[in-house]
Amino acid sequence: MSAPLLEVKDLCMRFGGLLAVDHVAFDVKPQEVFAIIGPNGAGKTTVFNCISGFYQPSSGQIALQGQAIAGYTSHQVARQGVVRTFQNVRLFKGMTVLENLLVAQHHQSQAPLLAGLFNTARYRRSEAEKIDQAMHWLDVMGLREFVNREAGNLAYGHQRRLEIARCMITKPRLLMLDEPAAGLNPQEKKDLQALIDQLRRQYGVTVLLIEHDMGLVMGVSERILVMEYGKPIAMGTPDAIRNDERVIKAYLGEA
Ligand SMILES: Nc1ncnc2c1ncn2[C@@H]1O[C@H](COP(=O)(O)OP(=O)(O)OP(=O)(O)O)[C@@H](O)[C@H]1O
Repeated sequence: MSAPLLEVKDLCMRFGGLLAVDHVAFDVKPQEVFAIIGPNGAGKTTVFNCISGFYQPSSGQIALQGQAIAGYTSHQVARQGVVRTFQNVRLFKGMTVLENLLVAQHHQSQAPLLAGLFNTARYRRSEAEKIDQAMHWLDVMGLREFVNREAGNLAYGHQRRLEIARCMITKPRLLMLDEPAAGLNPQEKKDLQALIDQLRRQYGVTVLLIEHDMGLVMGVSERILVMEYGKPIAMGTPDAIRNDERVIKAYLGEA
């Protein structure tokens, strides 16, 4: 069995009197698609915010390939190859689609600053490579025809795909998707499922997913963690989760 890419142990996050994340533990294996589900307010996004450095956890451990990252800032976490999307799409809406993908590669620049100032051959090569990468990801996402469109003018489903492209162009180890199917129509949801599969198989990325759309979760995930009121209540394969009594009760309520 391969060592986990991500390990979360005993994670707690307290907001005043509310224990929003209450001793959550799970691990994600390389190239796995792992989903966190649960009713509204269960603490799923708070777990995401702790892993991605937006919150400093109250206690617990988070490790990426054995390296402790709990307490890192969001920039430090991103530099470790952990990238995420948000429930509400966050793009540079006044920039073009291409510019959004160029900005995302900013930190990967191989050429030093002065090379840019003097427009050296090395700098031009590096810029050309970034454009090639951007075009590659626009092809994967089916967005090439919108390359010069302002990101804010794209259809909502296309904005969501551009956000995923912006993550993938940084060659992440862990891609975290927060409700990627929200606001998508049935065909777009099907396409999203195929895309997540493709990203894992073809690009070897590991995916951590929060999602309310059960069709997508059950279709794409290898394992699922269920949370309720901050606590983990079940973990297992889609089939096991579908038939778990605590999970059914959490979703349907007591009869
Ligand atoms: N910054 C914060 N300050 C205070 N309380 C917070 C904060 N962030 C989240 N909470 C609370 O923590 C609990 C868990 O919220 P969280 O957003 O993690 O749930 P969720 O499972 O992602 O819900 P949803 O599916 O609706 O997005 C909620 O009661 C929420 O109000």
